[in-house]
Amino acid sequence: MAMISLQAMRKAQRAQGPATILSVGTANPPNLYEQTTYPDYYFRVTNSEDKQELKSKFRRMCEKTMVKRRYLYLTPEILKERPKLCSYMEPSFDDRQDIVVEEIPKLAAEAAEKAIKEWGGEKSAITHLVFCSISGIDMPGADYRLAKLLGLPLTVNRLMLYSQACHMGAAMLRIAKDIAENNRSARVLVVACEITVLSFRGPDERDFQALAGQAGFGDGAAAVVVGADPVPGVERPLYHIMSATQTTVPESEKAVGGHLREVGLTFHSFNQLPAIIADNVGSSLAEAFEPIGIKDWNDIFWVAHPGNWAIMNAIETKLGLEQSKLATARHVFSEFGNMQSATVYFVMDELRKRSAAENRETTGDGLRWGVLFGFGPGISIETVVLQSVPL
Ligand SMILES: CC(C)(COP(=O)(O)OP(=O)(O)OC[C@H]1O[C@@H](n2cnc3c(N)ncnc32)[C@H](O)[C@@H]1OP(=O)(O)O)[C@@H](O)C(=O)NCCC(=O)NCCSC(=O)CC(=O)O
Repeated sequence: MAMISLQAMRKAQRAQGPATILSVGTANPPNLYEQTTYPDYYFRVTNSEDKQELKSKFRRMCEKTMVKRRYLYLTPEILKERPKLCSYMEPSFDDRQDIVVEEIPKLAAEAAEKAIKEWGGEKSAITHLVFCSISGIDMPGADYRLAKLLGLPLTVNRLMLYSQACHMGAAMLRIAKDIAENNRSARVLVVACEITVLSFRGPDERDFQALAGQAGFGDGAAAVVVGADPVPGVERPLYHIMSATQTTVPESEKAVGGHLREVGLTFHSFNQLPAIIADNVGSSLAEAFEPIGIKDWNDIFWVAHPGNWAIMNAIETKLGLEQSKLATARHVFSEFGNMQSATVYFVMDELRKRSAAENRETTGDGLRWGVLFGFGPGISIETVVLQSVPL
């Protein structure tokens, strides 16, 4: 009997071309909160009207974020039913968990349905599901619930990533690239969903970090479909994923992070966070673009996770970027706030829509090569090199 060689078998199992992003979908909860009126709302619903001085400080912080509006799952009605969420530090984990276990898969499904629709394939052709959320730890997990809500085949290969943060949008592209390129015909549904129900809490004058979180984070979900060797005329590529790497900045684990406790999720970040990130992105860029021969970071398009305004200012200054480079990231941040892992896909969605609306030659603002950056606890820096496609 003729035996197929190991090499031929491996070749047959693998894709030929690079992993490619084939669609993007986004979703937000229906409740829109304007940043100008948010301090009044926040101090009212948390029964903190007696803290007028702190409210004035929170107003200044809200202005400083440069966020204009955010979508948030929580409403006064929900908070009335679950008053522990409005306290500063009451044990409230069960109340929070009741919400996120149900709601994370639902919002994720909304974004995923949009991504699947744009992709145009059958749900039965989705071979892998990679899903990340800070919230919703449960067994079976949010990935199982999402697969059920979407009606994905029971053979779908699921991977659930809980309790990570902002860098995961980029990190999941790294994971999806490995899956798509190593499994011929794989179609990977990648989903990020973040709602701030674990970290919402009332104000306390001694806790600036908690207050800063209330000012800057927003709720949103996003999904992309990734696959190699797109079917010509049927699947329409948006970006090719040419490389993807993670690096961890040494001795920086305290710079940004969180702790999941009985009181929900607490967040902290150093004031030096912008400088630490800005000091470290240059070497990641140099390494990633060395094989391509690009050294000027204004020659590429940018899809950056907009952690906060100061982080973007610091990166822009350090690398001498033209203001247009982070304009899309700033736009998304100002319209939605920091939606953690989902944010970078919103930036990608905005960039490809803008490129089309402005009649650019490519999905990358007219440029061929670009970077997608994720930053998160670690400090973890995810550097994804994208190649745009002609429009
Ligand atoms: C709230 C902020 C706008 C504050 O910005 P700045 O610190 O640049 O502004 P600023 O220096 O003018 O300060 C505004 C007010 O806050 C006070 N203030 C600033 N830092 C403080 C600190 N460490 N402790 C106590 N008070 C502080 C100032 O005194 C001032 O008060 P006064 O007005 O009384 O003088 C910002 O921190 C922000 O956008 N936070 C959003 C949440 C966040 O940090 N996200 C990080 C995401 S990291 C990420 O994306 C990765 C990840 O999450 O993994």
